[in-house]
Amino acid sequence: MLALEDLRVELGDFTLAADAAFVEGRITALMGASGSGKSTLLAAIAGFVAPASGRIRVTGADITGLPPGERPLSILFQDQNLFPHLTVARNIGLGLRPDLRLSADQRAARDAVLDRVGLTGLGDRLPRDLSGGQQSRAALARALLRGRPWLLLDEPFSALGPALRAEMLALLKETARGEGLSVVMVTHAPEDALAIADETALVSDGRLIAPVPTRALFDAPTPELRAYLG
Ligand SMILES: Nc1ncnc2c1ncn2[C@@H]1O[C@H](COP(=O)(O)OP(=O)(O)OP(=O)(O)O)[C@@H](O)[C@H]1O
Repeated sequence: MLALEDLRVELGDFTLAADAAFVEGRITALMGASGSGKSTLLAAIAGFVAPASGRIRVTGADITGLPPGERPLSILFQDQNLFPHLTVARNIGLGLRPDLRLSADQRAARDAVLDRVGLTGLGDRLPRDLSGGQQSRAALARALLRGRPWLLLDEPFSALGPALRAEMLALLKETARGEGLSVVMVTHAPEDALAIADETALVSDGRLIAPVPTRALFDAPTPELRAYLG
């Protein structure tokens, strides 16, 4: 369980309240209008924004004061954060060791993760020599190699065309299931939530509404979902 207990996050004039939990082993979509606070919530969970009050717990452990690197999670952003001057293999290796001094076992783990995301043999390329979809795979690989149990994604594939996006969502789902990852994914697209998310949570009117099963939510939209869908 990733539990947000009476959490309040304040950024300038903006305030977000969250008192809800994400369940382990599930894929949860996080939806809401532009500016509703989805990215702010992920940033608070990841430790980039300190909450004004409240606690964040993962499997009971209070992580509210932990630095980002010590939290049991990885976060993936839309712009993929690949370093342009480093090869794909090195970019991915950064997930294990910032100084890139990988042991033989770590190099083997890195190569295995490259295989798993379909980038076999492309480790020596620079990010600019990969397609957009391959860059997304490389960024996902780096997050996976860190081996953290929670994966937060902030509109990770929104720059991709529909076919590639569907492919990446399928890869994400397969990987999350295969490795027992717990996923929270910000998306604007109802079809993305319906394609892979067990549950969907909405951010509306300055608060997080607890996740509910995605299919049931879209079959009988709540007023907040209706307002979002327009
Ligand atoms: N550094 C900041 N200082 C002050 N206000 C901020 C800051 N960053 C974001 N905000 C405000 O916080 C609110 C929530 O922003 P946030 O980026 O979390 O929304 P979002 O739901 O992720 O939006 P989008 O879907 O457009 O990405 C917005 O009103 C935004 O203007």
